[in-house]
Amino acid sequence: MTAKINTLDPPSSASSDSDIEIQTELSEVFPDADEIDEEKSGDFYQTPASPITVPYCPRPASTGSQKSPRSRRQRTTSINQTTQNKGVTESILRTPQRTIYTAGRPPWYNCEGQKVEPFVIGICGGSASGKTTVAQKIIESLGVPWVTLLSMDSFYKVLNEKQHDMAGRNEYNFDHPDAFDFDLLIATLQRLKEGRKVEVPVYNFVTHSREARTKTMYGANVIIFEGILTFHHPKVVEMLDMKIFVDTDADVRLARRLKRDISQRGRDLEGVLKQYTGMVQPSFNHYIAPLMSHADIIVPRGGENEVAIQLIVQHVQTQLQLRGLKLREELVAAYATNKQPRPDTVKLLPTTPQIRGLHTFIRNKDTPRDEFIFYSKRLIRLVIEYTLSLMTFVDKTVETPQGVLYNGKRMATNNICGVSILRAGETMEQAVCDVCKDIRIGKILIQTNLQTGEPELYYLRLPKDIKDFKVILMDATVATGAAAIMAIRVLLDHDVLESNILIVSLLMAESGVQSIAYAFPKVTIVTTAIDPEINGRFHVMPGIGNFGDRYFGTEPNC
Ligand SMILES: Nc1ncnc2c1ncn2[C@@H]1O[C@H](COP(=O)(O)OP(=O)(O)O)[C@@H](O)[C@H]1O
Ligand SMILES: Nc1ccn([C@@H]2O[C@H](COP(=O)(O)O)[C@@H](O)[C@H]2O)c(=O)n1
Repeated sequence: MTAKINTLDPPSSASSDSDIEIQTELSEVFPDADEIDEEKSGDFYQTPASPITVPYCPRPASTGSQKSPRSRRQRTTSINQTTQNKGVTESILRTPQRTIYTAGRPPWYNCEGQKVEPFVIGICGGSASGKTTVAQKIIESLGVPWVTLLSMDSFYKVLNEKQHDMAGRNEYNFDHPDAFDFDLLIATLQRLKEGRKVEVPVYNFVTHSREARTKTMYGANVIIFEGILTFHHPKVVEMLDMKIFVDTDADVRLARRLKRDISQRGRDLEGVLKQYTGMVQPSFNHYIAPLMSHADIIVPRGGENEVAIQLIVQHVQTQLQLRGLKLREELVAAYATNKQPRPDTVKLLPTTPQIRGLHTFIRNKDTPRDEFIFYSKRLIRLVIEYTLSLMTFVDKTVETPQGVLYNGKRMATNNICGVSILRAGETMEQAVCDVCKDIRIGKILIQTNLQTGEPELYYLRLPKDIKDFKVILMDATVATGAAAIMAIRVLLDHDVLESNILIVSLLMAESGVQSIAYAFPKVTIVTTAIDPEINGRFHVMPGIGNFGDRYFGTEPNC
């Protein structure tokens, strides 16, 4: 079961070299999106605790033809993974080229924007003892929305010619610690633990080499790291919250290995036996078996051991519950108890009669949709221009057609990109494209889980090398700041500098402003108005209503 990372066409208004990341319910957002390229995909596991339906809200008619997500779903060829978990059915819809998820990623940080570390499970044991099988069973039973499985196999060193020849003769010792690139392994695990994106090498057992492509993986609520020498390096052991050793009889391991290596790893009987007796078994005795002493839990018989797996799952679930978050409520409560002066990072457009006039149109519940769109667009244009005015400018002298010099200014950097928080933030994209020539646009879809009330990340596509950019992050309105904080967290996890992020909105609630500013003091917050309150349903008061619904002409709670 894999989740896919893939490439889509960029929006027509933006330049083309964007890349793609997490894909969930793509068809809900981009009914006409390209198919996902499996080759460019990364693997992670996702086992939502409950099925979550993303409400579909159509785009305005002017955005071109739309296929309904239903019809898109009907065109999927199979539902090829169903995880029964306490009566909950997970559906991952998969075509030959795409995987679509029906659940999003819950927050992985606290209300201060700081990341909550994932629970890291290490699984160690002899070759073919059933480590991967145990990992998969844990994932299936866990029922948490975001689990990453990392294998030590990905970190086999690249062989030189002589070593490669030895491997071909089954004489290279792949079971010795020296066979692994521990530096890369530790750095990768550390980044994952920090919730950051990593590129993991893809290992080919047939050719004994790393493939050219890598797998993109993400931080998660739970990370499972499995391999024959998982507990060998003290730095790795330190990173593990739970250590499992899979203890399967040597004859069973040999039998499984023979079958697997011949059918899947391009080996013959003689070669497997030579490698096994010469290196695999001696290394097991010398290096792997002693690692059992590090284990918190020893699982005899591997994946067959349902009792052990359920005990592990219960423990992990308890640990995750202890770290459980009620982010939106916490944000509101933190604001209520700790109101602070508005920080300098907040850039409010001067409240001119013109701005108030535009607000009067869009706040009026009786304004018809076409006028709402018209006046919103004007306000959007103003806030985007104002945002650009906050960039650094340097002197630039040009010669006019009259042959006279003009001492002007130009923006210090062209490295600016836009990222919209879907759905409402998408309404601001055009203005950014109109004022920044060839700007690249990314998209982040965050939806509120109606059961938990928490924001969840469903989809994101970010421009390549976003870490080198100033990012104009767009959302039409900000209430509690929960979605904005999640989007900022995503950008930070992609190594964007906090000081390079500008969150831009038409309207914000004071509490949202403070929550963002408190969590991320270096982020610039730009808006045309700040309203004093949010109501019990987290709506800005007096507010605009649901901006997306009014702009796109969709019913409330569609
Ligand atoms: N309980 C089991 N019964 C039969 N075959 C199994 C069992 N557990 C694992 N296998 C098979 O043995 C091989 C190795 O299992 P795997 O879980 O990949 O082990 P490891 O990750 O420790 O190398 C695989 O081909 C797998 O399908
Ligand atoms: N080129 C390689 C690399 C590794 N091996 C063997 O794989 C085993 C580890 O993988 P498991 O899935 O069994 O944990 C290890 O015992 C190596 O001998 C290989 O044969 N060729």
